[in-house]
Amino acid sequence: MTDLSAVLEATGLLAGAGGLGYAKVRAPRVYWSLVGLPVTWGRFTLTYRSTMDVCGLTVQPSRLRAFLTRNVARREVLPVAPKVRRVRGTSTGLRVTLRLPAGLEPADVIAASERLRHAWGVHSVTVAETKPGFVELRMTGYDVLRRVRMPRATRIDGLAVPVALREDGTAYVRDYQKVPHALTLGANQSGKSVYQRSLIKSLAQVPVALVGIDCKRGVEQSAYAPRLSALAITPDASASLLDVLVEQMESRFDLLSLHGVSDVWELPEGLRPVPIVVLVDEVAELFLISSKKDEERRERIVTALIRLGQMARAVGIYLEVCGQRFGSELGRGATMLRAQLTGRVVHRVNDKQTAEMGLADVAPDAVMPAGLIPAERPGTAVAADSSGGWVKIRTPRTSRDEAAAVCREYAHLVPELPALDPYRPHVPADLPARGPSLVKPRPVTE
Ligand SMILES: Nc1ncnc2c1ncn2[C@@H]1O[C@H](COP(=O)(O)OP(=O)(O)OP(=O)(O)O)[C@@H](O)[C@H]1O
Repeated sequence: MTDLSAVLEATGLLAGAGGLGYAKVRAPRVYWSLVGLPVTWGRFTLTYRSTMDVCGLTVQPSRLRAFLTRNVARREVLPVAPKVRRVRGTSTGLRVTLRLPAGLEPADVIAASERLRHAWGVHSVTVAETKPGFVELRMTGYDVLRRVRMPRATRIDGLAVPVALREDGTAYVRDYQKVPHALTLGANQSGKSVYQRSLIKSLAQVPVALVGIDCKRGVEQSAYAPRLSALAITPDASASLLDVLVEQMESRFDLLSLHGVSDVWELPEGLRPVPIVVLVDEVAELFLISSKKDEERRERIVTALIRLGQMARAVGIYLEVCGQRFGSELGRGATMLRAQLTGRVVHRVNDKQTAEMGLADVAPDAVMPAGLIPAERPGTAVAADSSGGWVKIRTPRTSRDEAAAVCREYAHLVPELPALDPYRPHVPADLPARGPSLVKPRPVTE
């Protein structure tokens, strides 16, 4: 009898262990919630002080504090570690808010993040400064970019739209009010189109005008026609569409000057023109020319793009440019335009120069990780902006049909913009009426 129960027990244990091993590989989220999270939380709680000590994240107490500890509390005087303000478990990891003592700064914690990762046995530790004197340690229990699932609480907030998952398990958000123009680069099959689809899927639900420029005869963007206010699929059409956008920009500046403000978001709600996002697919098609007679058109296109890049932010016109490479080999004006596109998303690239084109001027530290993105992880990219910070992201796998379905569903949000009507792509007649050409305000948050 005892033998039988021992065998059953052992079999049960083995099955349990096997199940856990299986879950760890096949369902890391479930494994993390059942096993990883309690173990890591326990290890963090038990070893916090000593870990901070060995990782060099403690400071000597002030003289007064040392005096009081020694003479009033009659305790040994120990170095001071950051105070734990909050510990929170998530489905991907553990978040810890720390209050830094005088003498420690966020850069010290960032520098120690690799040591903290080893000490607590987690997949990654990233550090974000949440407010002066406070940092959040974002630990992930497993590689969240292996199979992307956006956090459940992700939502669109005005012109801040979620596009991908960051390696710390939070959503990567494209915020047009913070970073108005962006450039997405990557080699063939690196995941640029999927990134654009994910972006369009989110943008389609926002009251903005979407303008497509896709000189590969619209093979990608024509699927989004129901939600597009304009689509150009040839360089000639792109040149005249960009001229119209520059005219729009100028008339919006007239409106700003009439009301004595410098930004559309300062206009009264009822007068604010709808934001326009211009999505340029494969930008090289606009720059490269095959004969001398195309030169004038190229000049028009490049001038219009540079003017939009330099000034259009203030009037709510934003550029989202995508290409395989974007450097001086595209000719005059390319590097000048690139300098205006301060948001950068670089997917896998074929050579170091492409990573440098995309990242060296805004976040030099991001060049190396961009060059290390493996081919078997399409959709993975390094995102950076002119703040110098960067993060590894991966887009959720999004099919063209999925993005097209969202565009059809939100076709009623295509705003009234008569100047763009000649460029409106053909859409089925049974689609609902258009949305308003003015938008509700969103307080600008810094
Ligand atoms: N996030 C992702 N997860 C899984 N697979 C992805 C992801 N992103 C892209 N892929 C896959 O990688 C392949 C290439 O993606 P995509 O078409 O977006 O690349 P691309 O850079 O636009 O290529 P090209 O320049 O050749 O058009 C596709 O088969 C796509 O399904």
